[in-house]
Amino acid sequence: MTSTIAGIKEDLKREMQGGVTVVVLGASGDLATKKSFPCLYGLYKRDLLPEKVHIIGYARSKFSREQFVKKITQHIKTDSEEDKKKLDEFLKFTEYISGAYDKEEAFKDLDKNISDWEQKNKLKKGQKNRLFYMALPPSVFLSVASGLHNSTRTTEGKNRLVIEKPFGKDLESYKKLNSDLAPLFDEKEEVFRIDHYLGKEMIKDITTLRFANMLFSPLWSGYHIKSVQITLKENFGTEGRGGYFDEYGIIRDVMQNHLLQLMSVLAMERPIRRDANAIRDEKVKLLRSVKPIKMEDCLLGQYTAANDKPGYLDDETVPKGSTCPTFAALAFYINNERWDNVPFIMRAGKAMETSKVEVRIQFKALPGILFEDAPHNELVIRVQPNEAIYIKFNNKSPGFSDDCLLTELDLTYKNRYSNLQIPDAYESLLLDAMRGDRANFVRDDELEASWEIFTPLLHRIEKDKIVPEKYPYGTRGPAKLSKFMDRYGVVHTPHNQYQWPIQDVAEE
Ligand SMILES: NC(=O)C1=CN([C@@H]2O[C@H](COP(=O)(O)OP(=O)(O)OC[C@H]3O[C@@H](n4cnc5c(N)ncnc54)[C@H](OP(=O)(O)O)[C@@H]3O)[C@@H](O)[C@H]2O)C=CC1
Ligand SMILES: O=C1O[C@H](COP(=O)(O)O)[C@@H](O)[C@H](O)[C@H]1O
Repeated sequence: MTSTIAGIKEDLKREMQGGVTVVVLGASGDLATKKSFPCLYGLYKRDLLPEKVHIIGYARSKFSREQFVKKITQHIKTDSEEDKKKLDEFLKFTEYISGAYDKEEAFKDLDKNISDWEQKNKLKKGQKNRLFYMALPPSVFLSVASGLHNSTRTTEGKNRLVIEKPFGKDLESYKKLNSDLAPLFDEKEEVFRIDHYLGKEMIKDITTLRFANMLFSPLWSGYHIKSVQITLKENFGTEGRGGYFDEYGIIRDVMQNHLLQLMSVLAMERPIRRDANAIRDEKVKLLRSVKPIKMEDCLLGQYTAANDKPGYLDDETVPKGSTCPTFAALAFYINNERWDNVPFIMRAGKAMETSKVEVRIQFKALPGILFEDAPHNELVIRVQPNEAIYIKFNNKSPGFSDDCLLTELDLTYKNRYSNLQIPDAYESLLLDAMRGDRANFVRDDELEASWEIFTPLLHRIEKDKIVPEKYPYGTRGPAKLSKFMDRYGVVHTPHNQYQWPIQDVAEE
């Protein structure tokens, strides 16, 4: 796999040979509307789809052509006449089919529609590729995969099945889902389990940051690092998704998948190559070294009404008295030489004071007495919003003073890179699925290892009916959070010692 634009186009040509039908199943839903169609349009706009392309939205809902077009274009921005022209072209090869998820006839009709298009457009063997994107609730994954397998897969090109999370609810259900899917689509060639965090620019950058800089390699271990925080905050509640969310909770929603993936890239050993299997081998090794989480290393929360916003339990789709956590803080320990005794503290929450995703690597205190009160160094990777990497470090205060001043080396992307165009994570992953690059898709053994870490804790929470601590909508989480963080030695730099991003030196 190559990663220059020319190389990417070559990969795409080799894999798809200039032809593909993409079927978005669950086309009437939230994900399809907000991400799948806008990202397919984004790829078309950047000339990153095969020359002969056909896009089908498939779901049970009945839509007229106008309703469908309105739905899928509502999140597409067209800033120029050129964009509008591109969108019109895109819509010409994009259509909607209403059909069931559990009827063979419906999948046969879908197959006929695709075959007719292939014939009409004179696609040759090798160009008749089919990418099935399951933007669907997990309850229908299996019946849809089975319908596609029996009636819609091609024998004259490649089949790719892209599956959304969640992949199961615990180790046992994951294994069952996987073994049921295994005879339908081939794990090595056809299955692409998407975790869109692996498509985010800053998460993809971690491998480069760690392994392309001599600067960081020697520091990347418990010899120098005191703690690692991985945080995902959202300043909105489960609004409208309470029904889904209550069955899963925050740990299954974003921690067992997105944040654990982030942690594995951050903590894995150097892969022997940059290809998909070498990277995933290292991630699996790392995940297998993570100790199961203990109940005492877990703090759960649930938001209540505040600041004119409803509480979690006010959502009509949430069962009365639900104890589903909407916030969790978890501390992990990795049982290997590099990370012995270094806490990895993962935090995620809905209805918080802000929205952001970041990694904060806190270094140990300085040895010796020369600058004994100097604050700890920190390396921060801000995944979103406003991508940045910055290092908090100590500098002489500029001017007459020789005080030690906490400041930063700041790589804020929008300040540093001109013509910055960061593709949406889904755009990048859909392209990878077409060009056959699996590095940022989740392998079956990774998932098994990840469920092994989380299942004992999840079962304990459910069996003991642990009641989450309440926190008001729009805050940092439960009041017990500060004490929880203190237990792992996390150091909070007082605000008067540190300003970001601009520092007023005269007032220091
Ligand atoms: N939304 C998001 O931001 C994200 C979602 N995901 C994952 O993507 C997948 C799709 O998510 P999302 O689009 O939010 O889901 P939706 O709830 O919007 O469902 C998608 C479509 O599936 C059909 N559907 C819904 N419920 C059922 C049901 N009980 N039985 C059969 N069909 C049903 C509906 O289409 P119709 O009735 O027309 O057939 C619906 O439009 C999920 O696995 C989710 O976890 C992952 C990351 C982010
Ligand atoms: O998978 C999910 O992710 C989103 C967060 O994704 P982001 O790209 O917006 O950071 C989360 O809101 C949702 O609950 C979860 O299902």
